[in-house]
Amino acid sequence: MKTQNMNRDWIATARTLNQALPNLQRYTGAIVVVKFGGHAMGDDAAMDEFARDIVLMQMVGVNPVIVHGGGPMINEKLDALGIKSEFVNGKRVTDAATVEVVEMVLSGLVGKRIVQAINRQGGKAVGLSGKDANLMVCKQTNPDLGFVGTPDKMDASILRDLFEKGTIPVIAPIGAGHNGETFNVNGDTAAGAIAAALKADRLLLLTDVEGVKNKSGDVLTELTSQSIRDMIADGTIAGGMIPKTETALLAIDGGVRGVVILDGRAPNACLLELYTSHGAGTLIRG
Ligand SMILES: Nc1ncnc2c1ncn2[C@@H]1O[C@H](COP(=O)(O)OP(=O)(O)O)[C@@H](O)[C@H]1O
Ligand SMILES: CC(=O)N[C@@H](CCC(=O)OP(=O)(O)O)C(=O)O
Repeated sequence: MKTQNMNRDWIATARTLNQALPNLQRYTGAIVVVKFGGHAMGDDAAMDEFARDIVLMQMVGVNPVIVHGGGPMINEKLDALGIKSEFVNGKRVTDAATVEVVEMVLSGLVGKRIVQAINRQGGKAVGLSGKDANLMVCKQTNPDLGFVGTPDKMDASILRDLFEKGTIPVIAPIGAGHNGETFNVNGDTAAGAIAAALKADRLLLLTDVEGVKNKSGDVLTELTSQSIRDMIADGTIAGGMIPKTETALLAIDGGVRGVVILDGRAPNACLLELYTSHGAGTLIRG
């Protein structure tokens, strides 16, 4: 049964690659930041498939950067420890006990799982967080949220060093505070700030829907900044899609060339987006 599934995966990948072949040089030398959210992660097989796509991207000349989430995994660990947590406007209210668990789960469990998956597929990944090499220094977002941080000062030089060595950075959304604090940063926010610091060619926000939908439920292939503002104002974009699209707007303002919101659970989502003429998900440009 397992072998059959694996064969099916490879057939799907081969089909994708066949469609992608004419465009494989499209992103040579480009920086592509991929936000891999907790809901997009799936089981070990899905993780391996994601890792294979990232390694393939690198083989055709892309500098990939992974920024991961892990909200569901944090919830599981907090539950096991009997620590209650709640969200306000998509951000977890984070006290001192919670931030310790968030850092352990993201930097330890989730980050290393992704690193190991990429390395098993033949890549060379390293795990780091916003604390490493002053990558993402944060200020407190709002005292009511506790140790939740907003990126304040970015230094992406460590990432450029890693690109030169062919190493794939896998970044946990944990920030250092100016006064030695540890901050919990929303994964989308961190990915947007890192993509802007790198002036990335693409930011891919992997989630659990095919893209941004209009009022009738159709996925929109392309959106402008203005139409996003209108759709937030009239309620078409709601819930978790608000911080995601707001991140996209900030990233574009910060110099990212394009942001795509797409379904990370779909087979070969990143490859299809980058290398086929139809792409995947919703593309947002300035
Ligand atoms: N206009 C919209 N188009 C698509 N999804 C939307 C829209 N408005 C709200 N959503 C919701 O946003 C969710 C994605 O946000 P979220 O659950 O926070 O994602 P993630 O956990 O991947 O970061 C979708 O599953 C969907 O329920
Ligand atoms: C401040 C804040 O809310 N931080 C998030 C960080 C993880 C995250 O963003 O994970 P997903 O991308 O899987 O949702 C949290 O504590 O859940």
